[in-house]
Amino acid sequence: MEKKIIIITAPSGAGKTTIVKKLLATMPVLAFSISASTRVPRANEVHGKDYYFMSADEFHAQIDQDAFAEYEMVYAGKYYGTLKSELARIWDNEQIPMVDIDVKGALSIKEKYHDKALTIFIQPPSLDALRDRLSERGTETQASLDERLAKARYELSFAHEFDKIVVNDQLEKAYEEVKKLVSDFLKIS
Ligand SMILES: Nc1ncnc2c1ncn2[C@@H]1O[C@H](COP(=O)(O)OP(=O)(O)OP(=O)(O)O)[C@@H](O)[C@H]1O
Ligand SMILES: Nc1nc2c(ncn2[C@@H]2O[C@H](COP(=O)(O)O)[C@@H](O)[C@H]2O)c(=O)[nH]1
Repeated sequence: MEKKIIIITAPSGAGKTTIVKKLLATMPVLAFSISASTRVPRANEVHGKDYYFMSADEFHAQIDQDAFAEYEMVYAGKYYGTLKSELARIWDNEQIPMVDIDVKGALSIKEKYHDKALTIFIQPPSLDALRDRLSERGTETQASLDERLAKARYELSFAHEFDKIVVNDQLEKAYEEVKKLVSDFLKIS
C-alpha cells in the first residue's frame, strides 16, 4: 500500500479534532496519529489514545534521538510532536495516518512528506466564533484562551499555504467537504 498521509490543521477551536473524529468513525482506512505532548492530560484523556503524555525530559530525549517527524512548542511552553514511530506503526498496519496538528508543525511535515500528503486547513467562520467555541468547550482558562486567540490571528494568515481550505461554519457541511477531499485523494468512494 502506498504510504500516504493526511494533515489537518487549524487554529485551536476551529473544529479540526471534531471533524477528524467523525472521519475516523466512517473511514476505517484512516488511523489517528497519536502525538507526544508535555502538557497535562485533561479529564477523560487517556495516555496512548489521545496523546503519548511525556515529561519535558522524556520529550527532550526523543528530540536528541531524532525521533520526531516534526515538533513544536505550541502553547504555554508545552511541546507537541509527531513521532516517526507513530507514522510507521500506522503504515505498517496498512492504514493512512490522520495527523491533527498546529499550523507551524503542519507546514514542516508538509515539507517533509509533500509528495504523499494531503494538507487541509480548517477555517473558523470568524474569530468571535472561535472564542465562543473555545469558551464553550470549557478546557481553557482566560489566559490560555487569550494565548490561543492571539496565535489564531497569526495562523489564519497561513491558510493559503495548504492544499485545501474548508470553512467550518456548519459542522456537517464541513465534515462532508473534508470527507470528499480525503476520499478523492485516496481514490476511494
Ligand atoms: N461547526 C461548528 N459549530 C459550532 N461548534 C463547533 C463546530 N465545530 C466544532 N465545534 C465545537 O467547537 C469546539 C472546538 O472544537 P475542536 O476541539 O474540534 O477544535 P480543535 O480545532 O481541534 O481545537 P484544538 O486545536 O484546541 O484541539 C468543540 O467544543 C466542538 O464541539
Ligand atoms: N506541531 C504539533 N502540534 C500538535 C501536535 N499534536 C497536537 N498539536 C496541536 O496542539 C494544539 C493544542 O492541542 P490541545 O490538545 O492542547 O488543545 C492543537 O492545535 C493541536 O492540533 C503535534 O504532534 N505537533
